[in-house]
Order: sequence, then structure tokens, then C-alpha cells
Amino acid sequence: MAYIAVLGHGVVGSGVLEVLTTHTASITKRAKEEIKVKYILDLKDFPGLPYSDCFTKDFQVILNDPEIQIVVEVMGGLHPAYDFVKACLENGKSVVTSNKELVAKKGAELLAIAQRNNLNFLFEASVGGGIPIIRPISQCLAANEVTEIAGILNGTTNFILTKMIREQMTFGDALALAQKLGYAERDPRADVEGDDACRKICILASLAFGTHVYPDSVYTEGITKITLEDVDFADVWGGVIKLIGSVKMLESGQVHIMVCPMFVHRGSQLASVDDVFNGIMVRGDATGDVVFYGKGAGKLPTASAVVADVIDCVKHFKARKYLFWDEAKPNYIADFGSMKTSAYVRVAAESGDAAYSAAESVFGSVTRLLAKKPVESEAGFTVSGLTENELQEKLAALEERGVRVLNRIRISDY
Ligand SMILES: NC(=O)C1=CN([C@@H]2O[C@H](COP(=O)(O)OP(=O)(O)OC[C@H]3O[C@@H](n4cnc5c(N)ncnc54)[C@H](OP(=O)(O)O)[C@@H]3O)[C@@H](O)[C@H]2O)C=CC1
Ligand SMILES: N[C@@H](CC=O)C(=O)O
Repeated sequence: MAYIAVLGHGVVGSGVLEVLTTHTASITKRAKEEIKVKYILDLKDFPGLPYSDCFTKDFQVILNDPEIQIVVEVMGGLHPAYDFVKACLENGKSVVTSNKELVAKKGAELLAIAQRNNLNFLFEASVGGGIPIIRPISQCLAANEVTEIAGILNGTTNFILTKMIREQMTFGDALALAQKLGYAERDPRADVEGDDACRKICILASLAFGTHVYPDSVYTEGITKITLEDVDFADVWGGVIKLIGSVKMLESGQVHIMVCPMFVHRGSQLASVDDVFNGIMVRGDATGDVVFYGKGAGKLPTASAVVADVIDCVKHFKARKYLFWDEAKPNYIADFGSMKTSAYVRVAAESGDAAYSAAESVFGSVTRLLAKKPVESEAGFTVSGLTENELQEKLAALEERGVRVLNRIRISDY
């Protein structure tokens, strides 16, 4: 019998209990041992559940129980999750977590503690919800040199964009629905401002390239500035707007990493990833592009990934699974301002034509987009072949001429 404790009985935690109780027989067969939840830590009371007697509010009870070999952390946030997970790893307990904030900010340190103590620290659910991605990168694609990863990594924002585009739902209503369905973070600003996708691309970059990338070193933009006018311009350009997290290994040995909304061409596999689904493209030198697709958030998809990690832990009590990356190193993240970019820009002046001719004289050559539902004072165009810094300078020059820059969205080449 393998005894485990679950920290947090929210969306994911309750899903973990549901999966463990509904699939007990098959899970026991696969783990070759019965998995029994001995404790559930939560701040609230949950009377009337078949496992109500497992609840505790005291983490020390779990930490000090030698029978507990695996702790599942699904509380979220950095504190006290980090303190609890670290204490578990220092006290001989393997840890499974869905907490991307924890892995993105403390992964290198926690992996080192796990390695030192011959324990597992597994986090399949931290990226892509129910999509297998951590194990495929660390095991199935291990013969490749991964050169690039790009994808739709946040279910909530993809759900919001889909609802806005397909059903003309307002941003606020779509977000409220995503929260109701259990997709959003406790503080949904982490979803809509891009921080959640940033944490996930940091985890994938750290895993694929072996060096920890911290979220605060990554250029990050969310979806809050996107309007239906931008959606219309993306459509006439030939694509859709998606929040993309991407990382690319450069010849210099530095990584170009960012999170931002992008125009994605209709022909791209990522363009048809809608709703709460995520799509992640991993480019390997031997495999070429491998694309992973599935539900990126929600109770049962996420619980599925968590419980699979628990099963893996039980099967590897003695032979630790090898998952590791080194601490961050200086000058590893390429200077964002020097990177080449292509972008769509939406501007306004006394008339759309006036805004466009100002853009032509500042940028030289631009490609005008003609909106299906034009706004009298606005114009949209695309530019390419500039660095991020040059683009910023040109946009500032436009503003100096009295042209308002309403939005700027990068164009992806995926
Ligand atoms: N929801 C999803 O689709 C996905 C979530 N994740 C990640 O999984 C983690 C959990 O997410 P989710 O289940 O949605 O979050 P919830 O907020 O639904 O659940 C968290 C639970 O943990 C409890 N909790 C928080 N702090 C403590 C504490 N100090 N001691 C005891 N209990 C505590 C909360 O209680 P209370 O409510 O009283 O504060 C709540 O019941 C997060 O890191 C999230 O980013 C990952 C993939 C998908
Ligand atoms: N809030 C996250 C939950 C899963 O990681 C998302 O929407 O993707």
C-alpha cells in the first residue's frame, strides 16, 4: 500500500480524489500497489464526502507521518506551497505538483533537493493540463536537440479569445465563464496578463535546454488590449489571434523567449486550437515538428496528469526518475530589443487614410490591411524585417506626428 497526502481540495485536488476513487482498480494494477489517500490538507471543511475523515488543517501531521511517501501539492501559489514542498523533499517524501508558479520560480532548487535525497519531484500537470508534454520532452524526444518550442499554453485566454471571436461574447463575460468552469487561476490576472503562459514556457525552456529560465526575465504581454477591430484585421490578414509562448535556441547559445498575442496564419496547426484546448509545437532536429494537443485546463484533465505522476512515483520509489535542469546562468536570455520581428499595427488619426500615409512615411514600406468592418479614423497595416527596438522607435515617431498607436500585435511564423 502506498500512502499519499493531497494538499488542497479545490478544482484540481477534488479531481485527483475523483480519479483515484473512480479508477481504483486500474490504477492499482498499473502502479502494482494500492494508492491510498491518508490526508487531505485544506483550509475549509468538506463534510459529507466519502473521504471527509481524511481532512486535516495541520501540515505538520502530514510531514511527520513516516507512512506518507508521496505528497501531491495542488494548492497553488508560491507560499506556503514552496515551504511545504521543500519540507517534504527534505523529509524523504516525493512530491507531485500541478503548480506552475512553483516550478517556474523554484524548479531548479527543488529538483536539486529531490536529486540529493533520491526522491521524485514530478510536475506533468504544470504545463498543458491533461496533455502529456513534460514526459515526452524529457523522455520520448530525448534523442533530439530541441531547437524551438511554441504554443498556446493558457486555456483561459484561448477560451476567452474563442468566445469573443465566435460568439461576440464580451471579454468580461468570457472570463467569468472560464472562472466558473474552473479554468482560471485564483487571480485571473495571471491568465489574462500572460503570466501563467510565461511560467509554462519557462518550465518547457528549462526542461528542453537544461538551464532554468525565471519568469521575470521573459518579455510577457497578455490579451487585455485585444479588441474586435484587431480580430477583424487578423481575419483579413488571413489568420487568428492567439496568445503564444515561444522559446528558440539561437546559434549564440542564448535563448529568445517571449509570451505575447500573435497573428497566426489560418494554415498553421495552432490556428485551429480553440476553446480551453492548448497546442504545443516542439521542433526537434531529428523529428522535425511534433505537435501536442488537448485540454489545457479543467478539473479532470489536470487530475489525470497529476495521478499519472503519482503512479509513476509509486513505480519508481527505488529507481528515481531522472528529471533535472541547472540553475540559471548570466547572459543566457537574448536581448529582446535586438530580436527581429514582424507585426501588425492599428493606428488612428483624423482619418484612416491620414493615419496610413503617416505610417508609410515613417516606416517606408508597409502593407495595408482593409478591415471588413472599417472604423472611419483607423488604419491597419503590417511591417516586417525590423528589430523590436526599431519597431518601438517607429511607433514613437508615429505618435510624435499625432497618430495614435492603438495596438501592435506580432506576426508568428509557426
Ligand atoms: N484549474 C486548472 O485547470 C489547473 C490548475 N493548475 C494549478 O493547480 C493548482 C491548483 O489549482 P486549482 O485547483 O484550480 O485551485 P483552487 O483554488 O481551486 O484550489 C486550491 C485549494 O487549495 C486550498 N488552499 C490554498 N492555500 C492553502 C493552504 N495554505 N492550506 C491548505 N489549503 C490551501 C484552497 O482553499 P481556499 O479556497 O479556502 O483558499 C483551495 O481549496 C494551481 O497551482 C493551478 O495553477 C494546473 C493546471 C490546470
Ligand atoms: N489557468 C490555467 C490553468 C491551467 O494551467 C489555464 O487557463 O491554462
